[in-house]
Amino acid sequence: MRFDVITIFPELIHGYLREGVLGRAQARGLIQIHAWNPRDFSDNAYRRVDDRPFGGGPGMLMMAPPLLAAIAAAREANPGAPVIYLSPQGQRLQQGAVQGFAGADGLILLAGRYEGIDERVLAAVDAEWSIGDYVLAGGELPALVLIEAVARQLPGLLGHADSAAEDSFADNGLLDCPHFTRPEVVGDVRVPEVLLSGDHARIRSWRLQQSLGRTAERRPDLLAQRVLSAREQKLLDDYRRQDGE
Ligand SMILES: CN(C)c1cccc(CNc2ccc(C(N)=O)cn2)c1
Repeated sequence: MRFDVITIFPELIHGYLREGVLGRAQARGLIQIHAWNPRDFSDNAYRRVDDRPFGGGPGMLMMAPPLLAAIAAAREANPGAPVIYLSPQGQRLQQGAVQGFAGADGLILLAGRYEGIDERVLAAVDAEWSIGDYVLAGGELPALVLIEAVARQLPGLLGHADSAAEDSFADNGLLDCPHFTRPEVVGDVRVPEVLLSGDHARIRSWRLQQSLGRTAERRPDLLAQRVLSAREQKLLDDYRRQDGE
């Protein structure tokens, strides 16, 4: 899957995606990352990409011509890819949309800086998305969040998760269960005995019960969106009874 990012700070994008599982995914050709710098498309000697807002107001805006030229170049290199503008005014990014994006051949992400961009650029944008209700100095971190969330969904990227897909509750609307690794005792806290039992059916039930209980306690809104099977309801009732004791 090819990701093109339009940004005046290409190194912010390449630097982050060079590390870890995403760096390896690039090396394996599972994802391709290309950054386009609007400064390279600026028609003046100072490679200017920002200017003062008409009508006054604080700060600077990104000018339309360099952005439109960069978007056109990205579209040519990544044909068919939707152009997504990351902004606080966008629709809220959730896992459902992430999974939708994972089905695309590519994505073109527009990372704004300053106080935003000239409105006329939006004629060349397919969708506007926000990673949350807060304002950052630029759209590069939101673009990286989107790339990482989508890339994790690509088959073969997280080798282990493919096999354990049915266990990864994070992708099916529940919060994750607690996790433990060596040493078996930390301070005076031991690993729950069930996890040392080797009884994989019992371990799977315990993990599902923990996810259900945690989701009920911390994110009842998530639980409300999910129909529970009779088995899941019983696990949750037992969890609540244990807590009640
Ligand atoms: C109106 N304004 C300040 C602005 C407008 C557009 C882009 C930017 C760049 N900063 C961003 C981008 C996205 C997000 C997000 N929540 O996804 C947060 N900050 C700022």
